[in-house]
Amino acid sequence: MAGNTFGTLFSVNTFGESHGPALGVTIDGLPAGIKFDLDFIQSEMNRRRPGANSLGTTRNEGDEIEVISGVFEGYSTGCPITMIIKNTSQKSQDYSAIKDVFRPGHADYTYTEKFGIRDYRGGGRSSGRETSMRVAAGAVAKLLLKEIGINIKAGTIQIGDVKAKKLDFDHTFNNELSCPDEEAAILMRDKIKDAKDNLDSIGGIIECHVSGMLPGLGDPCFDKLDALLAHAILSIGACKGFEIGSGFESAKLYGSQNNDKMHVKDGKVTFDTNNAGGILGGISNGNNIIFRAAFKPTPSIYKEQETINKSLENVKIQIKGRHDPCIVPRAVVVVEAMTAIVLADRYLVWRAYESR
Ligand SMILES: Cc1cc2nc3c(=O)[nH]c(=O)nc-3n(C[C@H](O)[C@H](O)[C@H](O)COP(=O)(O)O)c2cc1C
Ligand SMILES: C=C(O[C@@H]1CC(C(=O)O)=C[C@@H](OP(=O)(O)O)[C@H]1O)C(=O)O
Repeated sequence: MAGNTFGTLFSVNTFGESHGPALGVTIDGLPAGIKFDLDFIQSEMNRRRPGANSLGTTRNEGDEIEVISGVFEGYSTGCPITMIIKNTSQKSQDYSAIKDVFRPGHADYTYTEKFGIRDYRGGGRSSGRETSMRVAAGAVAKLLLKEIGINIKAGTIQIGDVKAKKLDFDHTFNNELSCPDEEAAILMRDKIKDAKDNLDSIGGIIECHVSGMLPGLGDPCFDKLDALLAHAILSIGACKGFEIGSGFESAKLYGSQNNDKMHVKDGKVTFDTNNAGGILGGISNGNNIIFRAAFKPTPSIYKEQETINKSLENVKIQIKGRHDPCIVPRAVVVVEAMTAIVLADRYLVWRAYESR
């Protein structure tokens, strides 16, 4: 049970390490005949790739997608699709400090406890670099969802204590944080730079909006759509919180305030508000899906820290390596990708077994 596969009818299996020769993904279940827009997939990879701007890690990778299988003359064949990217900017020698010493907040200790062996060249499989292939798979899922009019857009709404005030997701976000509020984005950028200058890191919150939803996706019991989304989003490294619709705020409300009043207008069902976040009883209600994901501050910081080593001695650690002072800007597209994978999967399940 190594937990590298996700999804049922649209299943995604990733492989590869941060400092190995390559990372890859195999997708099974994409129907034949979907136009395989490689430029779009590459543009999604570029939104996450390390080294793209000064807010992220200085590791600089091209993350150029190579398609190995499942595509012929520009269309999916219905057979497994395999894609890879080659690692080109490894500096594994920078990681001697973490060979036998566990970084606080990272997965070094738990991987060693579980497997007894750990690829200490960077984070190995626990590196955020693993999410590159989720983005590739998510881009393919988006190609399928585009055909049925489902659109997914995420943005940064909080860094540290700086919050976006304007939450209109209908316009283009012209900043590297994908923040809907351009003025707040300037303050957020400063917050990340301050953390970096102080040899520290900072966390934040991403909000995701899904429009064009059809009602009926998701199961009424264990595989509730909101539960599957929570699973997918919390499986992203450093994601520590998930809330849908009014989420934790709903605990402060009365039912009369939290219920989304329903009406029929021109023969169509409408909701006055969207406190449900587009899902009722585990099933999409046709309204936009809206959720938020909280990311902790990057664990690898350059300040000296107290920790332990493999011999169970108390030691100090001084991390070198190349790290993101904040994970959020690069995780925005990862959140979209995991959302797309869940929705593509549930759409195929609905189409195969459930549609009336
Ligand atoms: C896109 C992305 C980039 C990340 N960059 C870093 C990084 O540069 N340094 C680091 O220590 N952790 C980084 N992380 C977080 C670690 O991968 C994560 O904290 C680690 O795997 C431990 O898992 P946990 O925080 O979920 O418990 C990144 C995560 C993501 C999703
Ligand atoms: C390389 C990427 O980000 C990395 C995420 C990461 C981590 O520990 O999560 C640590 C750093 O890399 P390394 O594995 O070399 O230590 C980051 O640069 C990437 O996301 O593509």
